[in-house]
Amino acid sequence: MLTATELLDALLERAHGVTATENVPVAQALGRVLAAPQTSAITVPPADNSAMDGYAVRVADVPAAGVRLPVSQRILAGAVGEPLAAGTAARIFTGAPVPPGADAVLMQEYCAEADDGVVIHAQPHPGENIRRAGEDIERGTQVLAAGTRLGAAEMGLAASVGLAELPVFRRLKVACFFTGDELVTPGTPLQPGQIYNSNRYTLTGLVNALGCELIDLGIVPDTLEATEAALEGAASVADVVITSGGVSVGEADYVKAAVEKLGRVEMWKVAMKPGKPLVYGRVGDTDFIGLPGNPVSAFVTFGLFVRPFLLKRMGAADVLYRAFAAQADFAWPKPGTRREFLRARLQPNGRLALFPNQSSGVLTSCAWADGLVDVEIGGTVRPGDWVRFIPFAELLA
Ligand SMILES: Nc1nc2c(c(=O)[nH]1)N[C@H]1C(S)=C(S)[C@@H](COP(=O)(O)OP(=O)(O)OC[C@H]3O[C@@H](n4cnc5c(N)ncnc54)[C@H](O)[C@@H]3O)O[C@H]1N2
Ligand code: MOO
Ligand SMILES: [Mg+2]
Repeated sequence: MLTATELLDALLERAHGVTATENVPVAQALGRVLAAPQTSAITVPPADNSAMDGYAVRVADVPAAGVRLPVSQRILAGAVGEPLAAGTAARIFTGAPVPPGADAVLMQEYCAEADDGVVIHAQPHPGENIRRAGEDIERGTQVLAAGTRLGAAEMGLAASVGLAELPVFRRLKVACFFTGDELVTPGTPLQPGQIYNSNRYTLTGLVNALGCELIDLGIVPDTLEATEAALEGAASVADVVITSGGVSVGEADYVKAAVEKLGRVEMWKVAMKPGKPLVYGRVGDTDFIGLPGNPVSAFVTFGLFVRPFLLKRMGAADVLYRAFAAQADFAWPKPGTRREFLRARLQPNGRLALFPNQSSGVLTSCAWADGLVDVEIGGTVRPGDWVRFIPFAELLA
């Protein structure tokens, strides 16, 4: 059996990023991966500007509080002022360019209007309330690296330097199907022996959240023929095929056999709980990842392995999740023979509580939890211990 670390390393070694690119308008770039570095052709902000509504002055003209200065001009955002005449103040507003000659802006709260002028009730410091040209971005600097996943902040940043379009990698095509004779789609009442196909919703939700192009092939019955046919169809249209169920040792577990018939299985089984029977293989040029059917196992292994794998295939540079140290408010006394990923929630006291039922079948634990506590093989936890905590925010998008 592979360790979880060995499996992740082996998956990332096999994940080759897509190379085809396209240009998209910045407003449509959410979730895409940038294909080339972006450099700013401008300085941001383009000019020294006021951080406050108030009065621009020359510091030398206000040697002490209480000085009265005539107001020589009024500058709104969007306008350009004249050089500031010595011995005068300029009325100025937030975002308006600071006029040449002025070296401080006083908030209007520290000033009082007085016939044709202003009385300054505080002594200004050089540079006060002036946002310098280029303090955010200097012309010619790189603002976004190739491989960046474009979120709201990155889209705003691209727009702030005037970019209208961005080169991005083509979307990765991910086909999913869900094996199990017992599965039915919500909307149909359950017959004896049946359960709802919840993995479809967790896994397609996760694939969509990563910005992949989803091909949802639905439920596949537990026969070798049906599994093979579904796999062949999926592999012919997708870059990556992801399935749930049928990867363990049961008599109705046909997924590995189907992969062996159409391609090859390269890895099977990882020493972790949940998620032991995960399988990786290839069918032609298509990657195949078979996740265990247990709903928690499918959810957790997607976050820990499939997400980094897909991100790397999407061309993303930063694909690994981060773990943080957090203090346990629980005991986990029994050493395990597999590395365990426990569903836990951060409490108002800053410590982690465990969901009481850690069964691989209890999906409620995932909805309740904020993340996973990573307990090494043979490890135990006492209340107050510092543990490795992987927030779901690091795993699920
Ligand atoms: N003798 C052994 N039995 C099992 C072992 C083992 O090592 N030896 N491993 C166990 C572990 S660990 C896991 S995890 C499961 C994985 O099983 P499979 O991947 O083969 O999945 P299935 O048998 O098809 O289903 C398992 C479980 O999950 C339910 N399921 C399946 N698909 C869905 C779905 N789309 N939505 C909701 N629930 C689903 C299914 O009904 C089963 O209850 O094997 C253990 N067995
Ligand atoms: O590896 Mo399984 O997910 O423990 O039930
Ligand atoms: Mg099974």
